[in-house]
This record gives sequence, structure tokens and C-alpha cells, in this order.
Amino acid sequence: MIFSGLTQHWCKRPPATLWPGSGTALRRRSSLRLFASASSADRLVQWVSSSGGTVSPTVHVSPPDSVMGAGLRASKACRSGELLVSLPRSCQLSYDGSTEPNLLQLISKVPEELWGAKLALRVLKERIMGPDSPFHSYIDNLPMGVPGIPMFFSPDAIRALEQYPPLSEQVKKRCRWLLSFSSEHLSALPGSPADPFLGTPVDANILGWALAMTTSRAFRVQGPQHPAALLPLIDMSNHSFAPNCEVKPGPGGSVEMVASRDIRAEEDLLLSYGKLDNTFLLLDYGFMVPGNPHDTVLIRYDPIMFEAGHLLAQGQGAPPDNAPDLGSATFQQQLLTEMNLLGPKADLELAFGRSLQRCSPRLLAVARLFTAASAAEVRGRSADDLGAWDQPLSLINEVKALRMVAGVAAMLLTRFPTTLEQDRRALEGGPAVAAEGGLPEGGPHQLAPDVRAAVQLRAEKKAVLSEVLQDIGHRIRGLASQTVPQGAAEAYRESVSQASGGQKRKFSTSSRKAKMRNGKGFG
Ligand SMILES: C[S@@+](CC[C@H](N)C(=O)[O-])C[C@H]1O[C@@H](n2cnc3c(N)ncnc32)[C@H](O)[C@@H]1O
Repeated sequence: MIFSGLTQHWCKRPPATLWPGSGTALRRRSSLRLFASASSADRLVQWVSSSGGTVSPTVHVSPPDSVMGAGLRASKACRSGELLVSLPRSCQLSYDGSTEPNLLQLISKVPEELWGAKLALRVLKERIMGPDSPFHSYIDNLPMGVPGIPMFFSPDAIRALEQYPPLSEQVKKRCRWLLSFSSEHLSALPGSPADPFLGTPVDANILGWALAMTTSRAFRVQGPQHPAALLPLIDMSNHSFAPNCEVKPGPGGSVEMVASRDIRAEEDLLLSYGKLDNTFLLLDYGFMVPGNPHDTVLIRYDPIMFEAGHLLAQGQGAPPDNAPDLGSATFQQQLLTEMNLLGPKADLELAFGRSLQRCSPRLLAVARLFTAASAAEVRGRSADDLGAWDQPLSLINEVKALRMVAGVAAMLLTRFPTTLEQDRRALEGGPAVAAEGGLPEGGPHQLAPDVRAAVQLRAEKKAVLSEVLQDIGHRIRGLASQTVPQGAAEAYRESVSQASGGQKRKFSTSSRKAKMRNGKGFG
């Protein structure tokens, strides 16, 4: 059954007390920022200045565009290090800043790790207080939705996203949490003495809006010990991996935004939200960066997957390779436990990624371990050593281990119901792929924005895996020519290039069997 995310109908017919005068603007779902007018932005700047903060005359709020929404821009050139915005503590919105007992009581019911949801409850409280809230000028300027956030995707888009379960599972988890928290703790509040929301009904969709605000706008500037806070005005800066501004703690608990390099007049003022992969960017911020250098593909550790990868990478023309011992030998069990891949609290997450030198150290370590000739080859190695790119066990082992890594990546690529090329054609408006690809059936058509985002996300993941295959194939070819005699090297290269072909390559019988045994590779 397809899980449908939260609905946006609340946006169209909001309770009057929550969204005064906003009903009509919200019908245009494609616009990111739906009601921040020049005057509300001016009021925000005035509020920061009159609350003891500083806003440089260089800082200008730019009107929304269809890609990034509104933003900040330099109205004139400024020098590196120049102070652009300073926010006193009283202008920072965090969940521990409230003294209202009912709100604090409700916030305490949210698990510690869900800081975004705790902060969301505070945002709702301030929103419901309207002009009585000290944060009114800020709250009034918040967008009415972040349409790119998958919590609000249609069933078609969620289906399209299911090709990459690490993301679709997170989306479902968030939606389930919102639904259960609102039925357990919010539905009975109106009319009760414990109600912090002054009788205004709050449901999962409204809490979802507030959660989208906090995950897409909060900062943790004062260090990991301090709760994340919303930073009015500063949070209008959009993201770039090559930013020109940075945010840092200032004197007396203030937060400052400064130019991190010389900035020309009319340049956008951009911050880096962190070295985040596309999954995280889409989940929390509702956008992704094509070719993101920090993108990753997550997989769950499973020895059968490594075995299947090994078989796939061997290829048919390859010299026979002894079947590796997969996790049953005592020395393997010890190292797998040290890597926290075995045991009741095991963390099974492994990753491929551009900035991980193609795969996470633990993934490399597992492949080296499984292809080690004997316990003697890994004796004295810690799990950390085993995952260090510059510490191969031996040339022969490295070739085998990299072939196994490449085989796992190739196998993942073959498991997507659609190929990278099909996804790219769909993004260009070509014919829809079968419904298993999560696209509506039919001829050439424009994808809805949320379906497009889902297809783009999975295409980005496939691009990461393809690059991993090419890169590892290249490394293997370099190593293989040093380790095997001339005739066998030819066969080796042939098998490696077959494995690098990924989706185009046919499974050998044994690897097809392994695939059937293994079921899903993700999540
Ligand atoms: C902290 S807010 C920035 C201000 C926001 N644009 C606004 O209109 O209020 C973060 C949101 O801005 C948008 N955004 C920021 N950087 C972006 C980028 N590089 N590409 C696309 N959207 C971006 C996303 O909607 C994101 O959730």
C-alpha cells in the first residue's frame, strides 16, 4: 500500500486564528514563499534593530524566486569579515526559552533527539499568540509551506521515492510520529487546563508545517550542547556549498552573520547549511543539489549482499576465485563486532559516496575482511586500520576487496526498477516508465514538481553509484595489471569492465540466485 504523506489541505483552509488573512495566497502551491511582502520583511528588519540587534544597510531582502524562494542580497559591495547581522539572545527562538508551564510540559513529551519537533511546538505557540507574541514580526514573515519537503508529497511522488528506501522510510517515520503525537497529546488539548494553544486545535498537518519550518531554518551556532534555535532574518539566507557568509557566536549570547569573503554588490548572501547529502537536504530543506559532492547512497550491511556482489564482480571470464568466507570465521566475527556490525546494538549502515573516496571505511573494511586469505592476513589489524584506504592488506587482497565493493555497487544499480537513463528521460519530459518506477502511466508528459523531485533524487543516487563503479573499476585495473600475469590480466580487465557496466550487464546464474535470496538491498 502506498503511504500518503501529510496533506496540505490545511494550507488552503487554515483555521482563521492560525493564519489570519492567508487563505487565498496558499492555493499557489508551487511558490515557496507565499506571503512575505516587502513590508513584512521591512518590519522584520525594524524589529531586529529595535530589539538591540544590528542589520547592516548592505543587507537587502530579495523577493522570492521560483527555485530558492526569498533570500538575502548585498545592496552594495562589502569586505570579508564585515558584520552583516547581529541577533541578540532575545531575538533567537529556542524551545528552552519559553517559561509557559503548559508548553514546557508538552515539549517534555517529545523525545530528546526530536529537537525539531520540540522547537516546532514553540513556533506554534508564538504563531497562535499572534500580535501578542514578541516574535510576531518573525513568525508573520515565515513561508506558509515548504512544498519540496517530502512529508507533503503526493502518493505518486512517495511511490517514486520508494526506489530509495533510506529516504522514503524516514519520511514515513516522520509522518507516523506526527500522527501519533497529535492523536496522543494534541487532540484532547482544546478546552483542557493543560492547553498551551489557547483553545486553537492543532493537528498533525499543522504541526508538520511547524516541523518543516524548524528543520529547514534552525541553526546550532552555540555548539552541540545548546538547543538549535531559529535565527530571524539570518534564516533568510539560502544555501551554497561555496558560501560567501558564515554564522558564528557573538558577544553576550548574540549570533552574528559576517561576510566570509569580499562580496560584490547585488550578490546573494549565501550560507553553507553543512556538508549535507541530498537525502538530508531533501528531507529537511525540500531541495537537493545536482551532482552534490557530499551525496551518499546508504545500504544496510548484509553478508549475503557481499556474497552476491562478489559473484557479480567475478564475471564469467574471470579466473576462478575461491568463494570468500563471509562472516562465519572467528576472526571475522571479532572484527565485525569491533566494527559494530554484529551484536544487539549493531549499526548496520554502510555508505557509498563521492566525498567518502567512493565508499565508507566500514564498507571497505568488510570487503577486505571477507576477501582476506586467512586470519593471518588481518592479524594485528584494528577495524579502523582495515578501513583505511592507504593501508591495503596486500595487492591481491585489495583487488579482490575492490571487486567485491564494485560488485555490491553494481548489484544495487541493477535492483532499481528504473535505470539512470530512464529517469533522466522522464525528467526531460520523455515517456513515462512503467508504474513500478513510481510514475503515472502514459506518454510524454510533464512531471508534477514533487514527482520530479523524487525522480531527480533517485537519479542522483544512481549517478553516485555509477561514478563509484567507474572509479573503482579504474583503481582495480591499475592494481590488476601489477598482480596477475599477462593473459589473465586481459580476462580480469574484461570482467571488471563488465561489472562496471552495472545495469547493462546480465547476471550470471549464480548471482541471479543470490539476488533472489537477498531480497531488498536497502533499509
Ligand atoms: C533557511 S530558508 C532560506 C530562506 C527561504 N528561501 C525563504 O524563502 O524563506 C531554507 C529554504 O530556502 C530554500 N533554499 C535555500 N537554499 C536553496 C538552494 N540552494 N536551492 C533551492 N532552494 C533553497 C529551501 O526551500 C529551504 O528549505
